[in-house]
Amino acid sequence: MAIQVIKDKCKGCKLCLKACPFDAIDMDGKVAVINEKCTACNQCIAACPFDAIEKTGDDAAVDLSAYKDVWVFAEQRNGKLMNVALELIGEGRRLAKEISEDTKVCALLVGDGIDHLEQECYEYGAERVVMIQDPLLKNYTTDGYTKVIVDAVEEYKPELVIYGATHIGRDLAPRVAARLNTGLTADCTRLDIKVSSYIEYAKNNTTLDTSTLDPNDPSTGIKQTRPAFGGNLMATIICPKTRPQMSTVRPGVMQKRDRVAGATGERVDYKPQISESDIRIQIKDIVKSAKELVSLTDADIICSGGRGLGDPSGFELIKEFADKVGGVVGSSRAAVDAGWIDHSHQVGQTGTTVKPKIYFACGISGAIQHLAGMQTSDIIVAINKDPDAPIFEVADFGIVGDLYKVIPEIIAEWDNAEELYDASTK
Ligand SMILES: Cc1cc2nc3c(=O)[nH]c(=O)nc-3n(C[C@H](O)[C@H](O)[C@H](O)COP(=O)(O)OP(=O)(O)OC[C@H]3O[C@@H](n4cnc5c(N)ncnc54)[C@H](O)[C@@H]3O)c2cc1C
Repeated sequence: MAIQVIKDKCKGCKLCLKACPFDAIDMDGKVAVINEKCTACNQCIAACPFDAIEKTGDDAAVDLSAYKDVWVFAEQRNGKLMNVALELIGEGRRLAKEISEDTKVCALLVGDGIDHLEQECYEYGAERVVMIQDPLLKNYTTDGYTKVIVDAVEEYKPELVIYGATHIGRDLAPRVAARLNTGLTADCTRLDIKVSSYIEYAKNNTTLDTSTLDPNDPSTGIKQTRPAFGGNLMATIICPKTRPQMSTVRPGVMQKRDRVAGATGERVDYKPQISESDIRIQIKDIVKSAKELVSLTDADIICSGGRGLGDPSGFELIKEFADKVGGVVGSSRAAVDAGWIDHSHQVGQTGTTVKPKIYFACGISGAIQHLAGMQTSDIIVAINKDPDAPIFEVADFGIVGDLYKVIPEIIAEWDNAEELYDASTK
C-alpha cells in the first residue's frame, strides 16, 4: 500500500508536511511529493483540505468476504486467564452465532506453558483455540505479542478481534490495528451486528435486484458502541472498509456464559516466527505493586465514597462500612483527583466498570461518568444529603441525610439486619 499526491489537486498549502510525523513529504516546486519514509499512516490524507492525497495499492482491494470468525484475545497472566477474557468469549460466541451458524468464536491464547488454559476456554464458550506459544512470549511484551498476533491474523483472517480493555489490551490492540492498517474502537460498552444493505433490502423487497446496492457493503459488520464526549453521548462506530474489525471492551461489561464442564473444541497450534531481535525491550524483573490489590470487578458489595466525604479521613468510615458488610471500597473520581484514595478504587468511565449485587454510593452526586461504571449494579443504595442529587434517579434505595450519621447507623444495625434476613429466609 502506498500514498500518492494527485498533482493537479495539490495547492501547495503544506498542511500535509506539518501533519506528517515521519518527514515523508517534500515539496517539488509547489506540489507535495511523498518520499520513501512514508508509512501510510494517513495523517497527510486527514490534513489535506483539497482531497489531493489518496491511498493506492491493496487498500482499495480489501476483500471483506475473505475474513471469517470472531477472535477473542484470551489474556492470561502467570498462567491464569483474566476474567474479562472469559466474559468476551461469551460475548464473542453470541456475536458469532448472530453473524452466521458456521461462524466460530476462537480464543487466541498467547504465552508459554499455557496448555492448561485451553479447556477453560472451551468451557466458557470457545469453539476453537488458536494457541501461540514460545519461550519469548512467556511475559507480555508489546513487540512480541504484536508480531505474533499480526502474523496469525494475516494467516487466518478473522473478521473481528476483541480484547479486554486492560492495561495489556489497551497497549496491544492499537499496535496490532496499526500494523494491519485497520480500525480499532476502544473501550466499547456494547457490540451489535450491523445488517448489510443487501439484507435490509431483501427484507423489504420480494425480488432482490442487487445492482442498486453498494457492492462494498459487507454482509455483516460490527456496530461498536462507546461513550464519547466525556460520556455525554454514546457513539456507534463501524469499520466498513478494512478487516479485521477490532474493539477493546471494558472488564465487567459483558456477561460470562455459564461454564459447561467437559466442553470441547478444535485446537490450532500456530508456530510463531519470532526471535530475540523482534523484541526491543528486555524484562529483567516483574515487581508487584506493594499497594493493596482492589478487586472491584469481582466484588459482590461495593461501598463507594465521593467528594461528600469532605476529606481523606472519610475513607476510614467507608473502609469500616465495607468491612462490616463484606464489601470492597470504591470511589468517585473527585475523591481520587483530590488525592484521598488510589485510582485503583475509582469506579466509572475512566475507572473500573462494576456490577456488584449491592452498590452503596456515599456522598457521590451521580455524574454521568460515574454512572457509566456502576448503573448496571443489581441494587444501588445512595446516601446523599441533597435530595435532588442525580444519583437518586438510578438508586433503588435512597437515603437523604448526612453520611456521617447514616453510615454509622447502618453499621450498628447490620448484624441485626443479617439476623432478621436469616430468620426471614428460613
Ligand atoms: C472525561 C471524564 C471522565 C470522568 N470519569 C469519571 C469516572 O470514571 N468516575 C467518576 O466518578 N467521575 C468521573 N468523572 C468526573 C465526574 O464528572 C464528576 O466530577 C465526579 O464523578 C464527581 O464526583 P463526586 O460525585 O464524588 O463529587 P460531587 O459531584 O461534588 O458530589 C458530591 C456529593 O456529595 C454530597 N454530599 C456532600 N456532603 C455530604 C454528606 N456529609 N453526606 C452525604 N452527602 C454529602 C453532595 O450533595 C454531592 O451530591 C469524569 C469526568 C470527565 C470529564
